[in-house]
Amino acid sequence: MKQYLDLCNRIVNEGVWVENERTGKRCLTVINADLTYDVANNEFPLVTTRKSFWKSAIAEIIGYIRGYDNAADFRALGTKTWDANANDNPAWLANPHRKGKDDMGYVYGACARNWAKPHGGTVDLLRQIIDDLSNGIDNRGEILTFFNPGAFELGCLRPCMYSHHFSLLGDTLYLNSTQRSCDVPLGLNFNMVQVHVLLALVAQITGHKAGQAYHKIVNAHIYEDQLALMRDVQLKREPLPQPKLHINPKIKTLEDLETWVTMDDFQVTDYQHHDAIKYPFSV
Ligand SMILES: Nc1nc(=O)c2c([nH]1)NC[C@@H]1CN(c3ccc(C(=O)N[C@@H](CCC(=O)O)C(=O)O)cc3)CN21
Ligand SMILES: O=c1ccn([C@H]2C[C@H](O)[C@@H](COP(=O)(O)O)O2)c(=O)[nH]1
Repeated sequence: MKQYLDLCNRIVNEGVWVENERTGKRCLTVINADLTYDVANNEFPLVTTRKSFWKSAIAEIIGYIRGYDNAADFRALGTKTWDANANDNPAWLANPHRKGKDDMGYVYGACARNWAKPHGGTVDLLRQIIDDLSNGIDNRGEILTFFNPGAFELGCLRPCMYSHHFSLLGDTLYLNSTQRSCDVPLGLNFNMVQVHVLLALVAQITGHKAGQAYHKIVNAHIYEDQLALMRDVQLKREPLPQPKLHINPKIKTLEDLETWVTMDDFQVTDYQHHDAIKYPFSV
């Protein structure tokens, strides 16, 4: 929590105003932040200075794992977070590749679970990584990437957390996640949870202990219409003790995650938080 608040304060105190053409809004911006999550000790990085909708965050990462490309599938899993990008962005609505209501296009897991090879055929990158790690193999390239420049025009948004690199040291699994662009009041609140959960889940289904997760953020920003709420409300509050995450131990395989897992298989205990804050969302 401290590292989140430190980053928010750093943006407020040292950020530089940058125009953003896609949203038409200015962002107070810093470059480079490195956050670490102690997954080994289950120090769940949930924001306490406002109510965080952690189930929604976990639903997003499960949707990426399943290769979803449709906001309706994300809604069925428990999150509405893709509704606006799928249905309200004028550039995407005018894009001839959009397949209709709720379509997100070729993004995130839809790419990673079905990478087109230049010489024909496809690769299920996540399946390969899970198989390697389950067999104790770390080939120094166990990288789940969603970044596919040749397909940007086929999707509603480029991936923000675009790379998750898994590493084995003995029987302990580590994760380095990289994020190119970060909406700190809204997105990061979810992304911290997602990095923690991704390492915890992949460790669980590949039979390893979870170690640390390292989260690198390149462009970290606060939109102009979010600044007053962050500076004058959220940053005035005192953080509360960190809660714990509990994942159903019956989840043992990638197929379990793909088929029967729901948000009821995740519990958070001892979550004390301040009141919710409704931050504006930029489409
Ligand atoms: N501008 C922007 N910021 C983002 O963080 C973001 C995008 N766009 N587009 C793609 C995804 C969608 N994400 C989202 C979208 C909405 C919320 C949101 O509205 N959160 C509210 C309520 C969540 C709920 O009720 O489930 C929050 O208070 O956290 C969070 C992340 C993260 N990403
Ligand atoms: O997981 C996510 C997904 C998106 N975001 C934020 C970061 C930016 O504010 C927007 C994406 O806009 P770009 O113009 O494509 O950079 O969404 C996030 O923080 N976390």
